[in-house]
Amino acid sequence: MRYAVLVTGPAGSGKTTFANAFMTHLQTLKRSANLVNLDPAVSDASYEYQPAIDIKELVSLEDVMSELNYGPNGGLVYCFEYLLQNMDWLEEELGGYDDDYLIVDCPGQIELYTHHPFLPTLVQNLQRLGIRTCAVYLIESQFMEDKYKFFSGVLSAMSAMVNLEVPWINVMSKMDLVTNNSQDDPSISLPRNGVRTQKDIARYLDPDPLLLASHRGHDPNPTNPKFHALNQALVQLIEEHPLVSFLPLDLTSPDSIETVVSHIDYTMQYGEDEEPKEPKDLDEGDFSDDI
Ligand SMILES: Nc1nc2c(ncn2[C@@H]2O[C@H](COP(=O)(O)OP(=O)(O)OP(=O)(O)O)[C@@H](O)[C@H]2O)c(=O)[nH]1
Repeated sequence: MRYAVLVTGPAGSGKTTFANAFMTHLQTLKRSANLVNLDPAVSDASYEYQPAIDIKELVSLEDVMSELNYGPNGGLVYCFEYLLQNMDWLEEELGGYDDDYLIVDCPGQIELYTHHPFLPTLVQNLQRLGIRTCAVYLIESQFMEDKYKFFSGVLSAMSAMVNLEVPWINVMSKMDLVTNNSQDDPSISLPRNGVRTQKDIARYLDPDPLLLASHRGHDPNPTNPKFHALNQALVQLIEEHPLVSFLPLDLTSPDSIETVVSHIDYTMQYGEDEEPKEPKDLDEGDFSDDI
């Protein structure tokens, strides 16, 4: 069985950094893993590990922009269309990696996850090749500093989940930036928006729609009743469809990485199809009937 983890999320959410840390963690456990780069714009210097498969060997954003005069977003869409037209290239590249965990670093353009058919088509192709696939969706802890930004992140995660239809894990990345200045709990706090205690953070990790149900007087645009009504509608949507919750990821803590990797393994049912290994150094005489 082969496994692919799509590392997805908005620009700058820490996908490449997480992919590197994930590789390191699996290698420490002596597990087999390979990095796949599907971001045609990423700089080679971003990776601590040489990608085993790299979309830039097929098509690079730099070439598309210079040769076809595309801008960065149009160029990225072109690169993905080109990839889908050349799935045989990816299939051939993937053929060389049996029994491996493939960590697939995806681009940060949010439209790729919410609007375009590219990732669903890619997933269908991976599944056709017998590769069990899941997605990890990162948003960064700074989103907790602004509840409106945070809920826009929740909605984009929800939209991407519905669009991709694969087993899914949402991760709140960069939890090391949740700084320590709390009166209530000296271990954890976010300074800028009143998120101070583990309990406050829990309301973001398991999104509490009541964070958004502000009183009219506290809305940034109190004169516009439509804004208030929109918030109420979002509260209702999230209450009725509680699809999104986040695992915290602090890359400075091995336990935190271990927890996220354990969830990925569980979601992928990693290793469940493995045949039990034959014991190597045992003679027949080591097993006796009278035990
Ligand atoms: N403090 C902290 N910074 C991080 C962490 N992860 C990533 N960063 C920083 O955040 C920035 C973006 O990280 P990337 O890993 O390149 O993010 P990305 O999602 O791959 O970015 P795009 O490919 O541009 O979408 C870099 O400056 C990283 O050093 C983290 O866990 N903690």
